[in-house]
Amino acid sequence: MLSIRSISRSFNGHQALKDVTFDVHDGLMTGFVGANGAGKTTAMRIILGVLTPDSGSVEVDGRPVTANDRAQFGYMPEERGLYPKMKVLEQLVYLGRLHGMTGAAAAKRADALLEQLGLGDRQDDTLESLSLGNQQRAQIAAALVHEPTALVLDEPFSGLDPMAVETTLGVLRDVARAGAPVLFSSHQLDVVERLCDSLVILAHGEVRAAGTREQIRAAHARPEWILETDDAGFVRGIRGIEVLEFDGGHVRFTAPSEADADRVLREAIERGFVRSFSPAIRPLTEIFQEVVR
Ligand SMILES: Nc1ncnc2c1ncn2[C@@H]1O[C@H](COP(=O)(O)OP(=O)(O)OP(=O)(O)O)[C@@H](O)[C@H]1O
Repeated sequence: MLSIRSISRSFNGHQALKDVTFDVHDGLMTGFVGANGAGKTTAMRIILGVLTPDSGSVEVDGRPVTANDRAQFGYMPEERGLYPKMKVLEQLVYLGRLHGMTGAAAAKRADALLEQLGLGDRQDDTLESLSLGNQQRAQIAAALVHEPTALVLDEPFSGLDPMAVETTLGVLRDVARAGAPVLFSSHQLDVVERLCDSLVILAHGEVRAAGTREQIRAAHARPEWILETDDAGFVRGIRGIEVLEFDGGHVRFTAPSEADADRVLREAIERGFVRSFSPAIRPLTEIFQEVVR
């Protein structure tokens, strides 16, 4: 387990991280979300030892992280880090060897990763000759080639098409399944909602929410329903009902009790055809907006 303990860090008097504490559990994909400038990259750099904190510590399995631990981490930095003019496979093997792998082991792993990430036929092309999305896949392969004990990825899904997101997700899940903690930042909340097991929400340098998706949902839960009918406009006029989403025949609303929700259903039936009526789960995007406010 990777633990970030009470980390604070300022740049020229501006506090980028304020007493930040969270855990990245082994075997779980932890999504790290927050608006621009929230402090995600700063926290990731501190985990990797690229930046030092003003106070606080990074721990691995309850003890202070060492240079040796960090050498075994996989990191995809915001500024990326591969050589544009070097061939893809060649650089992955080079990186693997820097991490102490034999040339043969590095080549085998790199080959398998590139195949998995859909770059099997581009191994001998230079990085700069690839499309941006494919360069991104190569960067992900670079973070994984040495079979890292922990994985920290800054925006790994940005610029990837939906198919590539799925492929990359499969590869990252394999790393998590092998027991490593995986932390990835993302602005794509829909992607995070689907992909992560656990979540850390940062705003203005502070952790505003952390836990599994279910824990965060439960902490911000409220009873909601979705009604699909011919014309759902009447729901907006019912006292005590708050409409959260409305589009013609579709309405998502919150009500103080089940009895109030039943009133909505009864009125819908009286007015005409009801396609469906069911409890709804609050989207993470809404919880996010609420906690970062
Ligand atoms: N090297 C630096 N020098 C000065 N200020 C910095 C430096 N690095 C980060 N900051 C500041 O710290 C704050 C947090 O930045 P950080 O890059 O960590 O945020 P972020 O959540 O990763 O944002 P984004 O989603 O835009 O990448 C910002 O106000 C930023 O300007």
